[in-house]
Amino acid sequence: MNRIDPETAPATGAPVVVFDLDGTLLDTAHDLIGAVNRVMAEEGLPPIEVDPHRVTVGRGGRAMVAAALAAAEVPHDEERLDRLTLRFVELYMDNVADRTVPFPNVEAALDRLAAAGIVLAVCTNKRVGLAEALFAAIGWTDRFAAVCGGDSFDVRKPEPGHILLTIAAAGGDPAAAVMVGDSAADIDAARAAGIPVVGVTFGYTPTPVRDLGPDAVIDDFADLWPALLEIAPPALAARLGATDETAPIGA
Ligand SMILES: O=C(O)COP(=O)(O)O
Ligand SMILES: [Mg+2]
Repeated sequence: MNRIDPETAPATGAPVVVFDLDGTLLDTAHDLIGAVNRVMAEEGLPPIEVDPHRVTVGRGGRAMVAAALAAAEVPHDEERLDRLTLRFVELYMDNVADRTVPFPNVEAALDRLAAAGIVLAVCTNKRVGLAEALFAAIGWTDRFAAVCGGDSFDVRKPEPGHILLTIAAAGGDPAAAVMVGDSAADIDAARAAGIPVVGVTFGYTPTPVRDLGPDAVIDDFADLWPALLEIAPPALAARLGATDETAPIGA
């Protein structure tokens, strides 16, 4: 599934939509915070609630473990945080898809874009092994031309190279690309890469996504198609416009 070497990726230069994972495609918060809470239980510490910690999810496992320790008013050094983050990853891997579901209308939107001949890719700061295990568990293994994680390259969001290398790995054309994401890392990376970006309002960000400066905002994946038509570079817009441009994407 994962073609992360831009040297060997097919240079098709295809129109491509790149998706963030946590908080954009999949509602992963319950399983992530569940794993944090299993770490807390092992340490004899109290659990955290999904709310208000849901907003921390976009900052990764280490930040979530740190937030849980802070909530328990436990002082922690880097060594303890490293150890507990590793344990978190092990426990998350064991229950990676217990309560994780796609956000509404995601699968219909992906199907419709794929049917229009648009290359789909995932650029996540999640470890790529976790992303692949999660996709296998929910039957998404063949959905994407490339799935690139926070450890796939030497760069990760908000560095623009993470998105650009993901596009290369998928055989996409960065001049015919749009990013879709939920947090500052996604929007900052896309802007730095010169790629238009759609922000979703249902993800994991302490700052409302509208305030992060995306080119378009959607509340539901049913609205992705018209948002893409508005902001996509010409080669991608042409591919979208060549198919039915009036129906909502989830229809
Ligand atoms: O795991 C993280 O750090 C966040 O993951 P995301 O980039 O898919 O939102
Ligand atoms: Mg995210």
